[in-house]
Amino acid sequence: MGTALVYDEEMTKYKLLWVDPACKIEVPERLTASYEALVRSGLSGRCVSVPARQASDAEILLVHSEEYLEAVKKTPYMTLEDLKEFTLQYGDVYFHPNIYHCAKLAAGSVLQLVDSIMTGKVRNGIALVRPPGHHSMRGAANGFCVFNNVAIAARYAKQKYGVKRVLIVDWDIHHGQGVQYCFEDDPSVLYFSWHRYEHQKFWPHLRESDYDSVGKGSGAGFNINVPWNKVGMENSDYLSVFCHVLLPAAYEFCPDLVLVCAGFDSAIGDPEGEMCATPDIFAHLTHLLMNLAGGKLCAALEGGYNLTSLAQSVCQTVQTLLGDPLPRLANLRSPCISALESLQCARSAHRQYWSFLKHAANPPLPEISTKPIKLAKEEEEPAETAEEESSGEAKVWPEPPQRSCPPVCSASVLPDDVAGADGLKRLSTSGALQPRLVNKLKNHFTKAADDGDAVATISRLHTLMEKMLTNEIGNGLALVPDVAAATMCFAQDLASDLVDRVLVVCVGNATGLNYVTTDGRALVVHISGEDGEERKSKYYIPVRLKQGCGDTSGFLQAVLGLLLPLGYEYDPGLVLLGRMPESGVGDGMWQQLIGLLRGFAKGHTLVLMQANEEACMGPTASALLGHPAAPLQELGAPFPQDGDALERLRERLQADWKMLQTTGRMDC
Ligand SMILES: NCCCNCCCCCC(=O)CS
Ligand SMILES: [Zn+2]
Repeated sequence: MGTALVYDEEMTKYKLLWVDPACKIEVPERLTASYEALVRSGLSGRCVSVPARQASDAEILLVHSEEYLEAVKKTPYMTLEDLKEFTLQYGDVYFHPNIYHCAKLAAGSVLQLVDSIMTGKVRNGIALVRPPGHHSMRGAANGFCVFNNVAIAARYAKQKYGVKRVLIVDWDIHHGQGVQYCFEDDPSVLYFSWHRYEHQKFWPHLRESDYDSVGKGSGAGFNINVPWNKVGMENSDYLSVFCHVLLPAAYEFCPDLVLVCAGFDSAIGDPEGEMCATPDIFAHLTHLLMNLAGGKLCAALEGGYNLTSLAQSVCQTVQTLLGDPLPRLANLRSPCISALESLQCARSAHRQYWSFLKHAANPPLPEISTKPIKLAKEEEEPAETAEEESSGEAKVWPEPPQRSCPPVCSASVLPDDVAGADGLKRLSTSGALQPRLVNKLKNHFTKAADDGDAVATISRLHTLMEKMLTNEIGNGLALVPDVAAATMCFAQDLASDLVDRVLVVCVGNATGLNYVTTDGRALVVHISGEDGEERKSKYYIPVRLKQGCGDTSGFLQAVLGLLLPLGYEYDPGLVLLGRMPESGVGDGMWQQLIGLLRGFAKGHTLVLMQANEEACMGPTASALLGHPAAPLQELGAPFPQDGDALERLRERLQADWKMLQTTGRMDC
């Protein structure tokens, strides 16, 4: 199933008709720059084009009041003076004779996306729209927004398709207060937003944008705010919040539909956000949401005012929706202290609502000042333009890396063109494997099986990996006589002479995996139901689930809170996933694991399974081919001792692995 793209150039046909420094950046070129970049890159041609349509009154009234709608309806007939007058009653927004028409198209475009996804015409999609929506409220326009496109879409999906739970992820750099107000007492809509806040000194200066606004009444816990109290946040800050706050809550919430307030003013170069996350981060943010709700993801453009980073970010997002391999995120740094404080505050505020946080450390939080904030002088009179305001240095960043299109991946059994001992000889003579290595490999295997098929296995593995690294295939699946032996020998010998770092993930009980690499060429994460060998090296991490790998909520917490951050920090060139016999891991969880691991190493994942596990071949191949994993059933709390042990393990490891940190050193 494909990816829908909704775009209509009619939505470029309104603009600011008078001088207003606060609104100057919201220009029609935002849409044309985004769309033309998709056309130029060939991405628009790979999407299913879905036409825009105007939202009906009834649809707009799902969120807005009649008097507000009636008032906006009058704007097409207003004179310039009337429009200016009309605008004055709202904040940081402007009206135009054609903006009502465009606002109906913007809202209708997102509804068209919801229809295409819910009727199974496409898997996911994006709507390039303006005016944006997430600041508009029931009775008021605000922050360039007229109708709340995404809030209307959430209500529409529930009403028309009986969707039970909607997750709204707002990665725009501003707080979508309109969305928060709409759903704050509604437990069927989980709203997550990060936003530039600077302790309320940044627009829209709302006390309720802070982390302690968790929702009201039965909606308590279903509103997650992560305020950024400093500018300059980077990729590692964003990923940490996804791994340690959003994703665990999202999986526990188990949504039927994911809506994204896809604002790209959170990217580097944007005059509003002043952050430093690069456009390729949106490839990963999108990917990390794509295994929820069976892949039903609907993104709607919100902000984004630097036309270069906006266009690049839109392309990164669309290319991921299409299923292409992700770019590797180079040299992630440790999350900054301010980000860690925000992370810790959000986790603490939600500790009582989410089982994944039940065992989280609970240090006291700093006092939130209740005194009214004193806006800095310039905040009262906006500076001429944001560009002039900043000290003039234009941000520069590297063009996002060219991403390979998905090669045909041999996700079925190994290519059997390299069979038997002669295959290995061919490999060794072809210089692919030095003879000394051949002998080492053979003795690794011979104890596992007789010489013949051990040798065959080795040569097949090597061939598969070579094809992966030349991008001839994306990923692969190998059935081997002895998974533990194959995994270790592959990591130790085959892979490490072909890639600089191999992430080895072992699932299920096994011995002989405590393979110690001091040089860090392999990082082994072993998730099992019994004590792994004890940790001798930074690069061997046994994760023990007392309830075994069949405990999906414990397993998932280990994957989201440990494996993902480790994987991002380690940045492997290849992922090796070994499924030990009788691991007990469920098919759904297994597919989610493969889906998430595909985000590393440009999707180069090699799965090793015991030859007799045919039953698992289908689900594995489907996940390797990029089909969305089946949604997990509602997750209970991880068993107490496991939840507690995982938190303790994370705290122990964070000295070595910075992406595992979740607390700032706040002196309260
Ligand atoms: N009143 C002092 C200047 C504040 N600037 C307001 C900018 C509104 C941004 C809204 C937006 O980007 C939607 S995503
Ligand atoms: Zn914004």
